[in-house]
Amino acid sequence: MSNIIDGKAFAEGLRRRLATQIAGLKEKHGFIPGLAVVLVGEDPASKVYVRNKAQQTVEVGMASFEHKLPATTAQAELLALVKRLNEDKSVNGILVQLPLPKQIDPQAVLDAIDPAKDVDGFHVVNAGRLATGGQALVPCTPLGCLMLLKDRLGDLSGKRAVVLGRSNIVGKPMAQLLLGESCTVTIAHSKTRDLAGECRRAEILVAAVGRPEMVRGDWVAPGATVIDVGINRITGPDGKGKLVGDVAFAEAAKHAGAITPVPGGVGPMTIAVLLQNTVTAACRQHGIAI
Ligand SMILES: Nc1nc(=O)c2c([nH]1)NC[C@@H]1CN(c3ccc(C(=O)N[C@@H](CCC(=O)O)C(=O)O)cc3)C=[N+]21
Ligand SMILES: [Mg+2]
Repeated sequence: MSNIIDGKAFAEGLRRRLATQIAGLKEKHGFIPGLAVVLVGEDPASKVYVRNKAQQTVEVGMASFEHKLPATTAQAELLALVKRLNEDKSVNGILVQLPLPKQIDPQAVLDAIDPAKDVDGFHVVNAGRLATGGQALVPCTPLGCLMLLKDRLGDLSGKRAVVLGRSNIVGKPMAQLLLGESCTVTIAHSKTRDLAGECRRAEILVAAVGRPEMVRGDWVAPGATVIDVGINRITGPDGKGKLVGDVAFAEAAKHAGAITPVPGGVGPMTIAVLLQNTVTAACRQHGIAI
């Protein structure tokens, strides 16, 4: 087995399984899950992600509802749209693309989404359920990372895991998931003393700091499993734009037992898990056990 973890291939497999499940829902229960994605403004990167999400949603057989609002949209208008989507029975999942324009308080918007439709898992109710072992919708990126880890390593019980980054979107839920698998979890961040030393102790290292290639080869213990959540657009030595992670891949790959590339690692998993969360949300809303 190569030491490169192919997230793109894993995501494709997951989408195939979802497509089968969705066909079954349609046949047996007479509905297809629906995902609404809301994009406010013109951020070029966000537009690409939203287009990919909509395309993959349709490919697995679900309904996609895209809402594009101008960058000048008032918070009250966005909240009114969220309310309509909360009440719409054909919408099982709602995602409001982040970041939002400055006039809008993101937390106010996330808190307005019905927790049962919060397929990003960003609502405080879902964060609380994840932290207390309840039936949460779990944030897509960390859940995708966990799937890759379990696929590669099997049982994670007792392993020393270091999560680099403490965001509500990745770092904190990732730590909760690893704790749920009985790992010994350290959350390291910009104020951590001897960051390299902490990382070197990790059997599982998840990097989610948003700093291009910050994790160097000698931060990685021999044989460690490295999950790179970073997606940083930088200008390469040739003057062209390229995508790099939070890990210096070529260096780290020499030490790691297994490592995710960027692109083709965690990114594709994020979208596949979003689709899975939408199926999960739809089944719960219809009282169907999955
Ligand atoms: N409410 C909300 N939920 C999100 O989940 C969310 C968001 N807002 N805002 C933006 C970020 C970013 N994000 C990505 C999803 C897929 C790839 C992805 O598929 N990346 C590919 C290629 C990307 C490329 O080539 O540009 C890869 O890594 O291989 C990347 C980034 C979801 N986000
Ligand atoms: Mg972080």
